[in-house]
Amino acid sequence: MPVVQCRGVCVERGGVEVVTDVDLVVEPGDWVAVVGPNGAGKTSLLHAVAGLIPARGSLRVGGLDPGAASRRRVARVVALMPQRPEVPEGTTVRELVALGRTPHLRRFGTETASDRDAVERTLDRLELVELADRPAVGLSGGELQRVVLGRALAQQPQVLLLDEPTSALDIGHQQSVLDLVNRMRLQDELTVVAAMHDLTLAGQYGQRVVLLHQGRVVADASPTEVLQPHRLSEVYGARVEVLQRDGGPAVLPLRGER
Ligand SMILES: Nc1ncnc2c1ncn2[C@@H]1O[C@H](COP(=O)(O)OP(=O)(O)OP(=O)(O)O)[C@@H](O)[C@H]1O
Repeated sequence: MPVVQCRGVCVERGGVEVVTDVDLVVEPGDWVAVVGPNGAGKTSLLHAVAGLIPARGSLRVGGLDPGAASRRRVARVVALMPQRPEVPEGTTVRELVALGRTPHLRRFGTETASDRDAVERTLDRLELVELADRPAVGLSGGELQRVVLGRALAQQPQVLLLDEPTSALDIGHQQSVLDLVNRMRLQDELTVVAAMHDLTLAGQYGQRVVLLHQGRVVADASPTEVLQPHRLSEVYGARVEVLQRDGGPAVLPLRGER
């Protein structure tokens, strides 16, 4: 039974259709990388799947219609790591990660030992223990990105939606964060749908790559099938070479005129 099912999904933003007729089926424990040029509709699609913006067509996540079910029910199933996080003034790193527990809290918002455990474990897994008492507003871009991922992981969702999860991370943290998510996928059958600009990382971590162009899915297949130089040139207007490596294809940008 697929955990994410989109059939004919359309999304409008500012009166303009920016996602058109998207079909997307994701099985539990899969990692699907969503790629596409700026403005292709990746964020809009993820936000619709998370139930944060309205969509037409049929959408099911963990059996729920994210546009119709209560926020709390949806948030127990699906967590979104946003591209541009909002950080409440005065919130510490630990408090921000603990916000991920909100949909699980009992009535009257009381934290249990297992909520506190989940937060401490997440801080540890993301190497955030030393930053835990710092105000989140003062963090570097990459530190904040890890904290925001921590908030989504502390939510213990079935489906994790990542919107450019590594854009602010150095190469070491890119790998450690994506490896961590991948371990959680394998251990806990976490399902991952990640919008990614880095096509090499998309191809190495995604079992499937979905290419969006002008709001439509123009390819949905294995990384090797989707990440082909002619296709990337057509859709992105990019000159690239694609190297086949054990971990997946590596997409190498080529400089033009000298
Ligand atoms: N709130 C909004 N009001 C009006 N237009 C919007 C709004 N949000 C997004 N759009 C437009 O919708 C289109 C798709 O945007 P979206 O952010 O989904 O693309 P994206 O593929 O995630 O892009 P990027 O790679 O640049 O992050 C863009 O043309 C964008 O300008």
